[in-house]
Amino acid sequence: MSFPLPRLLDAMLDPNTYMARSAYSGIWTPMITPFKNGAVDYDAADLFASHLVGSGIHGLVVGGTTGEGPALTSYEKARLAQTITASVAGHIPVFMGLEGANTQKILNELGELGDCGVQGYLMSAPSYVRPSQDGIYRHFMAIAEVAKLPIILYDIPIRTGSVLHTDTVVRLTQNGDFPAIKACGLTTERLKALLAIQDLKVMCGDDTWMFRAFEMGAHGAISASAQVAPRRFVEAYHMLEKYSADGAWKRFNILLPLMELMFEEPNPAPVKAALAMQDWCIEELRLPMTPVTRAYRDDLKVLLDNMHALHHEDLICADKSSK
Ligand SMILES: O=C(O)C1=N[C@H](C(=O)O)C[C@H](O)C1
Repeated sequence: MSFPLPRLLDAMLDPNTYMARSAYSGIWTPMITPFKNGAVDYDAADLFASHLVGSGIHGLVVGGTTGEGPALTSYEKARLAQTITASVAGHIPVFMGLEGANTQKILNELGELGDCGVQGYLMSAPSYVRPSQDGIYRHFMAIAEVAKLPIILYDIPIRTGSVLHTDTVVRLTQNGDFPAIKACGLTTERLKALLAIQDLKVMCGDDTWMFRAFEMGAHGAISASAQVAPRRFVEAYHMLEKYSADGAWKRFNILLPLMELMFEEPNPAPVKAALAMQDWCIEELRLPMTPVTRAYRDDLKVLLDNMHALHHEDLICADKSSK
C-alpha cells in the first residue's frame, strides 16, 4: 500500500525548495525495530530508514519505546544504529533511545554501545523506582558526563511513573548538554512553561497534540504514527511552516484518526501492523509486547484503505487559494 502525493506537494518536499532547519525541529519518528524469526532484521531496517529519509522525515530515533529498545541487547542496538546511520548517510540526525532505572547499568550500556554513529540520545527518567527530583537530576547528569553527546530529555510520566519538573529541566539545561525535551502528557500550561525555558527546544511526544503544540511554538515532534504515512506528516508540517494554517489543519485532521488508532493498543504493535500491511516489516514483536488483536487489524485495514483512497484535489485547491 502506498500513498499518492500531488506534484505541488512533491515540490514542497524537495530539499532544495525548503530552507535548512535548525536541529530538533520538524517531524522525527522513533523507528520500529523489524524482527524476523526472533532476530533483528537489519536489511528491513536499512530499507525502511531509506524510505523515511526519502519521505522527508527530519530525524530518527532508534531503539526508543517504539523501537522496543528495552528488548534489544547492546550489540543489537549498536548494529542497528550503524545500519541506520549508514542508510541515512548524514542527511538527518539519528538518536538512540536510552532508558532504565539503574544509573550504573546505563553507564555500562554506553560503554558497550561505543561509537555507533548516532548524533545523540533520547533518554527517559528512571521508571518504576520514583526517585526525587534531585535523584533524577543526578541520574541525567551522570549519564551526560559519560555520553559526551547531546541528550534529548524524554518526559513520559505515563510510562516512567515520574515527572520531570520544570525546575529540574531548567537545572539540567543550565548544567549539561540537554538541548531539547520530548514532552508527553502535555497540558497547555506545561507546554507554555517548557517553551519559556531559554535555549531549550520542545518536541511534542503526544501525537494527537502535535499541531496544537506547533501552533503554540513547539519546534518539532517525535511521533510514532508519523512513520506509517511519513510524507503526509511532513507535508502537513511544511504547509504550516511555510503556507497556510488552514491547509495544514486540513491535512492534520485527515491524519488524526490514524494517530488515535495507533495508540488504541500498546505501541508499537499498531505501528508494526500498519507497516506490515505496507510490506515494510512482518508483524513480529518481542515479549512482553504482542501483536494487535484481529478485530483491531480489521479496523486498521479499513482506515488505511480509506486514507489510500482519499484524493487530495480539495487540498490542492486550498493550497492554491491560500497563496
Ligand atoms: O518511541 C517513542 O519515542 C514514542 N513513544 C511514545 C509512546 O510510545 O508512548 C509515543 C510517541 O509517538 C513516540
